[in-house]
Amino acid sequence: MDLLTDKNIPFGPKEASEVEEGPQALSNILNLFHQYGDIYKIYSERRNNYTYVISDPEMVKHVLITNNRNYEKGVGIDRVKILLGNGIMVSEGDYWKRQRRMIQPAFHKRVIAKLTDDIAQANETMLSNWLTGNKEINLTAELSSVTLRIVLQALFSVDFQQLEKREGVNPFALLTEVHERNLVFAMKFRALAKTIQEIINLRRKERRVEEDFLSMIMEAKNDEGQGMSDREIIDEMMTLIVAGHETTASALTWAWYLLHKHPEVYARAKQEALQVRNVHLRFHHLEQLPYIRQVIEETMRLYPPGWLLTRRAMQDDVIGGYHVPPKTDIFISPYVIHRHPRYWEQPDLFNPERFDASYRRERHRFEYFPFSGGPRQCIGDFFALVEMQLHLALILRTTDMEILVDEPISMEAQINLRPDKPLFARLINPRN
Ligand code: HEM
Repeated sequence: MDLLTDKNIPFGPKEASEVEEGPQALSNILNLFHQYGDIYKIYSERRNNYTYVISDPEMVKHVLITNNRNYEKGVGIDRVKILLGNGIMVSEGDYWKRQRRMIQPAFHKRVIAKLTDDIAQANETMLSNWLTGNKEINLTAELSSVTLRIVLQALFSVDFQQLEKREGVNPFALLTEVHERNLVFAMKFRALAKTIQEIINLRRKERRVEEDFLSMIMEAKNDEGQGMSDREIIDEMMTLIVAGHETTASALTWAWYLLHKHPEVYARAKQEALQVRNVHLRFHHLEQLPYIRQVIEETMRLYPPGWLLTRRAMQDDVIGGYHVPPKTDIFISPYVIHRHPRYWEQPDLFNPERFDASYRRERHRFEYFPFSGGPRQCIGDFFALVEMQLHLALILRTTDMEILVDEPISMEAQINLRPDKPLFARLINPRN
């Protein structure tokens, strides 16, 4: 029986289709959008239920903000849970709210501003390795590794450095070395919980408080004056490690690819970076790099790492005049909306000017939302923007990079949207 037949329900294909997984996921979602428009319904055999795919900013606002209490995280979240336990990416309700409130202060602008030196240093170390030879650089791997180091430094500061010194390797490196995100990976990753527990134990024993995220979270108290349990702290740390580096690495990989494809943009971004050539880059210099910021924003318009947001209705609802029965899955694709022809002129064209203050028209909040929106908006958005802007400025002002790509590059739309093969690069002016 079709539970939806007596109500106003969206159109959609008669045959079942899977749009959240597999190599065809993104093209399926796009094709169906072109066929059915801003809202359509699909039936999933695997899940034995209906999904509404919405691509209208007002409908998105309804789900993510106006009636967000009716929507929990949806398809795919079980797999993320295996990896991240009950961290804020996956938790719900009052528990999520309590955890988010305790973690939020760690992401205050003041705290992020202080990370500038660490971010610059991680990039400079990477650069000096690149500069010591005319080697081919696996850019995808390098970006993954540098963003991982940055987040680990932000979380564990001195303990991360000591751990690496002691073990001779970065114990979290499997995150960048293993590409698949399957159960085997999840098991290995969860084993790192022990490492985090050891750091927590050591800090407690030494009564040591550092200026980093771990200490902020260990010290945080909820409204009743209670702190987090060790298990909770570990889950939140795991969450920040994963959420904090894969997305940023994907966005930067796409940025380099687009800069390579658009030499005029590359030249302008480089010129801007050269204006801060002789200074020790600090937080306040970012204001002087507006074009680089636009490059990043436009990159995430075309290639939003979080290309698919999933929610599940808990109670009946109405979206855009259509009835939403409980348990309906809702898919929202920033990728589709970021290229929606109603909102974007020449939507497939890479044009950072779109984000220039003088060019910018009034936008609906959900025409552009690479970091999602509403209460579940990315907690690390500002961190990521600062990190990416610094990275591009530091590299562009120091060297010229030639990207060696085997065209065509396609998109691999898994949890993250990333290029389907590694990007390689070579410096044009290495030191020797
Ligand atoms: C370019 C970089 C990034 C992008 C594109 C991105 C994107 C997103 C998106 C789209 C969501 C919402 C998912 C949803 O609504 O279902 C999200 C949530 C989240 N992000 Fe990010 N993110 C980035 C960087 C970061 C960084 C650097 C951190 C932390 C260091 C971080 C931590 C988180 C966390 C913890 C959540 C869950 C928040 C909650 O549900 O309360 N992200 N991110």
